Amino acid sequence: MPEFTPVIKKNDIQRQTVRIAKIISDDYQGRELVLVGVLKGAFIFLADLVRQLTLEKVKIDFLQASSYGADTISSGNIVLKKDIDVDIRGKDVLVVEDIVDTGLTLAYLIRHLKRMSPGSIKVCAMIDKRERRKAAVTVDYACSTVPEGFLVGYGLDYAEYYRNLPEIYHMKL
Ligand SMILES: O=P(O)(O)OC[C@H]1O[C@H](OP(=O)(O)OP(=O)(O)O)[C@H](O)[C@@H]1O
Ligand code: HPA
Ligand SMILES: [Mg+2]
Repeated sequence: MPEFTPVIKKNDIQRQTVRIAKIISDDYQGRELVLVGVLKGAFIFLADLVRQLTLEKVKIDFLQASSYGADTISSGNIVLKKDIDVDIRGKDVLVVEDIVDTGLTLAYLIRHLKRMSPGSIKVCAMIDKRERRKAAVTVDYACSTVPEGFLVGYGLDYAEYYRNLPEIYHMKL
């Protein structure tokens, strides 16, 4: 059985989400923002984040990218399984991730979205984990920085399990 050690508790997730939502709301006040959630992992974080934003005009769309499968190490092969439908040409876009780890997924997605000529593109992540970073990516809004370890819960999976855990745990196989 894997071992689970709590890393970010429910209260801290909530506090950090409220904090980052305030900053985003200030930065985009009076503007229209398109949130692009990265499925599957970001579904819980995006749902919590979007309800804390105090912006009048927000659109939400999703794309799906996958590279981990049933492993704790990135395959390095990013597969785009679903693209966005909303037209982002000239729009302010905020990519919402559960975690940025090697950065390979984000680098791929930024390249992909830039081809659609957005007005601006920034990134918000629940967790910025730099230990295994391979691609130079900027996380403009990070709720938490975690130094190391494979994490599960609050949308993060191992082999599709544990996304439903309400807190974030370090998992040791
Ligand atoms: O920075 P990276 O090393 O690229 O890792 C980050 C990405 O990996 C996870 O997705 P995954 O491929 O596991 O798909 P999932 O969201 O469906 O679990 C996570 O949700 C991020 O999108
Ligand atoms: O630490 C992690 N946990 C779950 N999924 C992930 N995808 C990249 N890093 C992680
Ligand atoms: Mg995964």
